[in-house]
Amino acid sequence: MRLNGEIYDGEDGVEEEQKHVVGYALTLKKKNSFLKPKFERLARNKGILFVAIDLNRPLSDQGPFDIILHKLLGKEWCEIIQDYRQTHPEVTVLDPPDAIQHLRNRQSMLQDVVDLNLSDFCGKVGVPRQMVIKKDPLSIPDEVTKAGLKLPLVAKPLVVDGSSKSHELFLAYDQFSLSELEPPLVLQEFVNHGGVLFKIYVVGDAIKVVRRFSLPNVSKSKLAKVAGVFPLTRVSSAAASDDDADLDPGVTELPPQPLLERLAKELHHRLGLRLFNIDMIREHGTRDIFYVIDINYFPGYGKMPDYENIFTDFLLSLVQSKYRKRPAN
Ligand SMILES: Nc1ncnc2c1ncn2[C@@H]1O[C@H](COP(=O)(O)OP(=O)(O)OP(=O)(O)O)[C@@H](O)[C@H]1O
Ligand SMILES: O=P(O)(O)O[C@H]1[C@H](O)[C@H](O)[C@H](OP(=O)(O)O)[C@@H](OP(=O)(O)O)[C@@H]1O
Ligand SMILES: [Mg+2]
Ligand SMILES: [Mg+2]
Repeated sequence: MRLNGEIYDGEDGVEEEQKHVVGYALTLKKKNSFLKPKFERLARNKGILFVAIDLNRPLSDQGPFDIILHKLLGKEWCEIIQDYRQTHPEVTVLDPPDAIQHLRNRQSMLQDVVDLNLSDFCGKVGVPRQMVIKKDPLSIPDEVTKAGLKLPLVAKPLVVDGSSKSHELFLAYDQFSLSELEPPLVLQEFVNHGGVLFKIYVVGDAIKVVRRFSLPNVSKSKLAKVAGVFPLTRVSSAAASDDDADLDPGVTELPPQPLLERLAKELHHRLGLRLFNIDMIREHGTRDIFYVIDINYFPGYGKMPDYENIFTDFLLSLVQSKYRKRPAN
């Protein structure tokens, strides 16, 4: 057992099954949604113990850990975990803080998708046209016209910091009303997609895609009639899938598997992250034109079907590959 940094021999001298220790630093909300009893039990049966990191004590005094899982805000935590990675290269830290930081900004998070070319994989994946408004809300109407963005627009807080405010989005039917909103913002073209969204969960090399309800199409006649900015309900964060709904199969058909696999693999490498999900929509009326609209670090895995097994296998694969790399004494 590696709990106290040493191998423990049972009473009869036979070495006990090795335990792998996963330290976690998560908000209480995240801990509750992720570390559910069924998952902890399954992991324990496979030799994985989850141990809460005490934020009031030096990290180096804790453990030893095989793996660290973390999703916390603040510069101080970033520095702690960055230092720890330098001084404890034997510990797998999921994931590097600078790579996570890349997803905390709605402009930089989509940059790697812009650079991809997946046209050989049964579809096209892009990002909606978007612009950043840094400061002056009064300049928005002019800037939108100059950039040639098409209405309606989704206004999203530029920074995603886990707060509920960073998930407060608005749909704008005209550019003038956008001046009511508080920058810094990303203004993103709304893409009609038939009200269904695909969430692609990535856990290392494993991927799982689910359908979620999303926002309905905005017709040209509605756009001509309506003005103003309207808060968006978080319709697609509900775990319920649309499997039972009577929807157009052209809308609900999952994106082609080769495309999903390639997209996940590319982003995994380009972002340098192993734990994230991708929100993707299909442009309404097309079969194979997709847009990535959001990427989340360490998302709500508790809502991913079979996450207990997928996550346990992933953690085991990490420790096993580490032991394989270690030179024999
Ligand atoms: N460009 C767009 N076109 C059409 N619908 C969009 C667009 N952007 C966002 N949406 C809708 O708004 C929802 C929320 O947007 P987004 O995923 O960017 O916000 P979020 O707060 O980061 O969500 P999450 O809870 O997934 O982190 C999406 O799930 C989708 O239903
Ligand atoms: O539907 P998903 O899994 O994408 O929704 C996530 C959301 O995108 C964020 O990742 C939330 O995490 P925080 O950023 O820590 O708020 C998740 O919250 P959780 O408490 O359920 O893990 C959402 O589920
Ligand atoms: Mg989203
Ligand atoms: Mg998000």
